[in-house]
Amino acid sequence: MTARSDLDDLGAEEALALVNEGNGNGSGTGRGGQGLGPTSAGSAVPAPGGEGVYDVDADNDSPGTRPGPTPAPAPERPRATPWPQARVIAERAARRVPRTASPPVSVPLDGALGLVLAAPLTALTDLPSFDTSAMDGWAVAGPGPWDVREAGVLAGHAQPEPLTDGDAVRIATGARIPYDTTAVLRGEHGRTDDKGRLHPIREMSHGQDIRPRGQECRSGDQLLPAGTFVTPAVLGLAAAAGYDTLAAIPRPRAEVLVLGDELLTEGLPHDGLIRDALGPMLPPWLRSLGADVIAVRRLGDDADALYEALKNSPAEIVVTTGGTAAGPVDHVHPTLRRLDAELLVHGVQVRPGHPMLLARLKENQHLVGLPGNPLAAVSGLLTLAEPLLRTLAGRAAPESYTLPLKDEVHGHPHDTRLVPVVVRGDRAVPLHYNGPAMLRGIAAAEALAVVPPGGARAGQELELLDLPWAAATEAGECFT
Ligand SMILES: Nc1nc2c(c(=O)[nH]1)N[C@H]1C(S)=C(S)[C@@H](COP(=O)(O)OP(=O)(O)OC[C@H]3O[C@@H](n4cnc5c(N)ncnc54)[C@H](O)[C@@H]3O)O[C@H]1N2
Ligand code: MOO
Repeated sequence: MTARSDLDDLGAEEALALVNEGNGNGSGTGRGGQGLGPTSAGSAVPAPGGEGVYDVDADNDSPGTRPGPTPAPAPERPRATPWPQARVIAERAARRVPRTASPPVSVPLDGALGLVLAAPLTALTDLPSFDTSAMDGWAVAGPGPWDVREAGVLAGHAQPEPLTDGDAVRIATGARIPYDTTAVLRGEHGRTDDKGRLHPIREMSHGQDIRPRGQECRSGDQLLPAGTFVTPAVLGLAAAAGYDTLAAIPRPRAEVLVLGDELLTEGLPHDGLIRDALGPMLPPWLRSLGADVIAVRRLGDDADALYEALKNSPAEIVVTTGGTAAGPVDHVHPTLRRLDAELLVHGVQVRPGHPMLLARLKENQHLVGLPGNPLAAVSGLLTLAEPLLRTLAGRAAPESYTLPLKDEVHGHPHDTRLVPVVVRGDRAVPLHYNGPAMLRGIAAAEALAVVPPGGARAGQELELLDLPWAAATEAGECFT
């Protein structure tokens, strides 16, 4: 049996895309030119760097109907945005949302995992808050041998009696140190003679195994800056430092609208109907990116239902799936025009996923339109939803990193490709089954490799985008 090549897995859609490219339909949205056109507010401004807007008039107002002696040339539609720039535009869109739109919230510790601190974590107490024993053994005063007192000292008890020189008292790890203790002798380092006197069997130093009050921090010290991602360890530190609640940046609310009459929510595909793969996949993925997913709604191919859903959504980010292209039931663009939305990204020079889009619905509300092909939807999720959500949630951008490719990867002539890979040793191994409609590759993957136009040869260093399940800090949060 012949091994399948990466190229084999491009599939018919990709091949078609390459043909379209040759027909001057390179962006797949059929849009060329630099994106000049009226904004939603109606002023004619250039759309820098592909931050294009709807050409509302261009669609409705043919040159022949314009007054004047010479017909104006047909206005050009916005060009698909280069992949790196699309990510920058999405991040910038989130930065433009006024901070007052989502003020910090006070969250009980058990609800704060995965959020970002809105204020520095300042110690509310000294840590430790009293001199404490680091070991089970004896608190001793002065050089041995020592007379051992009868009553011991346990953790959680009130201040014990002070010691006098030559005295020792049994003490537990975490118990308060009696005044005038000079050291703690570990249980395994002491021996009691037949007169009941305690002897050290090891050399010991002054202050040994005593944790002095304030060793880790003093009340008022800054333990962590604002902007810190709340991990399980941060929760532990916050509790130790006296916190019951944390001031955090709220998770942006996300609503998922799954479009398509052909989608089934259970059972086997039949009669041209297929299973909805995105309804189950997107909510946990969006959560891992920082969102609070408030609803997943299946709207079919109903333009009015989409219009109403977008008009009334309380979410800060609405994610639609499917309907981004120009087919008869592709309602996303017409509905955005109906809503007078501002289109920030209209197609991206990336495969799969080039019809993806980003629009501003309101000052504090964006729409990410994911293409219906499932791997294309993943591409849109990581290209547009990730920077948008990450920035709204106050999270830092992940450090970008590169690895050499194990095998050559075929490229698109002009567009970036995102290709599922696993990391084996210090190499990224491209996976097969990476066609736009396939999830088989990504389901086995650890990252997506960013393949530049023209492809990449074996050994070439490529940027990798980690998938959420590859990042240990997020995995616990993401999939619980
Ligand atoms: N004439 C052209 N047609 C298409 C182009 C093009 O450039 N010119 N681009 C193709 C590409 S590439 C993509 S991607 C899709 C994007 O289309 P839509 O976003 O409008 O998506 P749909 O048409 O609704 O669906 C596409 C495909 O995906 C399946 N699908 C949709 N939703 C789901 C879901 N939730 N779970 C599983 N599968 C889903 C749907 O049944 C279709 O097979 O447009 C191409 N066409
Ligand atoms: O190439 Mo499409 O965007 O199927 O993914």
